[in-house]
Amino acid sequence: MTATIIDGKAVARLVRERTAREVTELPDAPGLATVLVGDDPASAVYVSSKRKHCVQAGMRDLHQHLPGDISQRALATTLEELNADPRVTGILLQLPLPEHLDAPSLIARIDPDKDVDGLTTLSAGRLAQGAPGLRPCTPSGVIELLDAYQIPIEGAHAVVVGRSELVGKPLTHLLLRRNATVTVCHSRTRDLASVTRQADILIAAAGVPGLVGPDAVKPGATVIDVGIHRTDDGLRGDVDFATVADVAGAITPVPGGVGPMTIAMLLQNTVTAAAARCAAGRFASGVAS
Ligand SMILES: Nc1nc(=O)c2c([nH]1)NC[C@@H]1CN(c3ccc(C(=O)N[C@@H](CCC(=O)O)C(=O)O)cc3)C=[N+]21
Repeated sequence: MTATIIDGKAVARLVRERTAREVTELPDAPGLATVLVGDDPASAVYVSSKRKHCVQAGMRDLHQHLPGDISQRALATTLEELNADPRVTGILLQLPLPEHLDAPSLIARIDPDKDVDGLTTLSAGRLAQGAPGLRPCTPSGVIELLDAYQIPIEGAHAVVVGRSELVGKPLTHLLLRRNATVTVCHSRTRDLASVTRQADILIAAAGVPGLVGPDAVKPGATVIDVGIHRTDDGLRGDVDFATVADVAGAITPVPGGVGPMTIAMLLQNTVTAAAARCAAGRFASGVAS
């Protein structure tokens, strides 16, 4: 293996330490409201990890665990209450939701200034137009990783495989802002490998286990694996790590790559949201208008 292993756990730790320092500079502790609906085991694990790191960073854990059969209306009401609660600076509605609920219309209820997942339409529009706002956590974690390893983005050809609202699209905008030349591939792309082989920075975010093999990678390229799949052999990504690591110049592992960054950036967003509230004169104590 020749590639540098990009250590997401280590970079995430640095981001969390930075975030914890920023918390101490605020007049009041930010509060993160994680909203978990039902008892999906994977979601429960992710949410408990978010809550643990939230407390470790000196923020308030304002978790809400709601029954899996909650109505659309009741969940919407809960979100409105969190919007109105001055202690809550960030709201994270854990996805996926149970099937009877309509996720997009619920996400639309979240106050964009508390949208620490960066998933509301306003946050997406702000990102697309380069206006200040909260950015989705996984894409900003990818940028943070590239920066931590001093991988040049400006002028590089970045190929994003996947066009999801959660990762592919926002990451495309973040890379464009940093002056990359960006190509977006998806399930209808013809001869995917011929496109991905042009990438200086290859981002695999298609949700297909092992999609990217060694033939799809230019020697020396940086490969970022956003995929996460639970298999009988443990966690796997969209990249066939064992073979691609012989071709790539740098590569993220799964686990220990992008995953830990997602949580670190959530905490960072919660501080960013709190600082913006503070600058707007709306302190968590609710005394200022
Ligand atoms: N509203 C919402 N926002 C999210 O950001 C969100 C979500 N819903 N639903 C689920 C996905 C998934 N996600 C991950 C977070 C951390 C790891 C992570 O820490 N992964 C570890 C391994 C942890 C494990 O063992 O599963 C790693 O890759 O090293 C992975 C995936 C956030 N998501």
